[in-house]
Amino acid sequence: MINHQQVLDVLKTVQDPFLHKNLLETHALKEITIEEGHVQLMIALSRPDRVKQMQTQVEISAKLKEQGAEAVRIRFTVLSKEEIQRLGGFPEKMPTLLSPNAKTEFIAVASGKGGVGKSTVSVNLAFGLARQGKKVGLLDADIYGFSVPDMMGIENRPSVKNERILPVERFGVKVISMGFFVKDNSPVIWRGPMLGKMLNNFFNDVYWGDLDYLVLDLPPGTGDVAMDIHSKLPHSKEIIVTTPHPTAAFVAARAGAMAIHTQHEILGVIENMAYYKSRKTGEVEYVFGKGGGDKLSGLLHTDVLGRIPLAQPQPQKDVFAPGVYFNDDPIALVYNDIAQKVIEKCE
Ligand SMILES: Nc1ncnc2c1ncn2[C@@H]1O[C@H](COP(=O)(O)OP(=O)(O)OP(=O)(O)O)[C@@H](O)[C@H]1O
Repeated sequence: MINHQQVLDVLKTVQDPFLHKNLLETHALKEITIEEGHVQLMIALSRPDRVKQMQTQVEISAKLKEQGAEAVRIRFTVLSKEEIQRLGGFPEKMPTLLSPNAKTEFIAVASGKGGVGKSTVSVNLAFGLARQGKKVGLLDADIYGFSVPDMMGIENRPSVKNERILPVERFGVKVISMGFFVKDNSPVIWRGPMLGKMLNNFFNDVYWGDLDYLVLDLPPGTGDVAMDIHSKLPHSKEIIVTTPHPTAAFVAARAGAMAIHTQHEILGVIENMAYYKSRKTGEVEYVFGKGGGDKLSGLLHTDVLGRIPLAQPQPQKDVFAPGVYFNDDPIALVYNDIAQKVIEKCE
């Protein structure tokens, strides 16, 4: 048969939904009677919220029944202002990236089509910024083609604290990807309102902490999904990635037009796979043509922030992150230079 102490032990495991303290700490138990397994309680929560009362009732009842209670009846009341004050008041809401005083700069990375290296650029730009001493987050908003976790060799998943999602931290960069929330690499079919809701969750429910920059890897192209995401992003600055072939610039210019249409300032252009430099002879070859970056920057009236050569990242001894150019890689220097330009332009 259940006793008084068991009830107290259960209340210790149930939280006041607004104070984030357990019901024993908040002195929530105002009345208690136990008669032959029938438990009657009066519980005071910090706010008279019907939904939270119901959720609390269900949780307490289930736990008490597990302890042997035959029937549970709970009435609710509200803690007084003085009681709440004595408990330190309501905790301040954790700030979100969209809070009015948040100082995080959003840098969205876009491309006219897939496969030009947009995700590679997003990942390595994030590291470039982090190497300049900035606090950086990376949001893989390439909803349908998320590849950031694989590129960074991330195997763990975000954790949850105080009902907020904590991003996965990898080499000092905080990462959230759609890939963390789908099972077995299954395709994502969210559109329109669902997509907007999910993006909002990424901004509001993820505890990013105090970030200087959030780099966003956008879906490629200028179709519906890319447009949806563009229009749902808050004030952000955009970087457009292109390959060096002059015709590629026309395709990429459409992504630029979309940025302008959604009132996002264009920070500049990155020409990826710009040339191949032989590690043996130092000879340079323009494998994919020449001039795409200049053409695109001319069309969009902006600058070329950098030209990244064609080369796979050098594999590291102790870490697996196949898409990351680490410090000892000459391409990391190119990204450092781009990161510095981005910082200058933002400041
Ligand atoms: N400078 C580079 N040198 C060599 N390989 C590169 C370079 N940039 C990207 N790649 C490779 O090209 C492939 C496509 O890159 P990535 O996934 O970054 O492109 P993407 O534009 O994001 O594509 P999608 O939008 O379709 O996901 C990857 O295998 C990547 O490793």
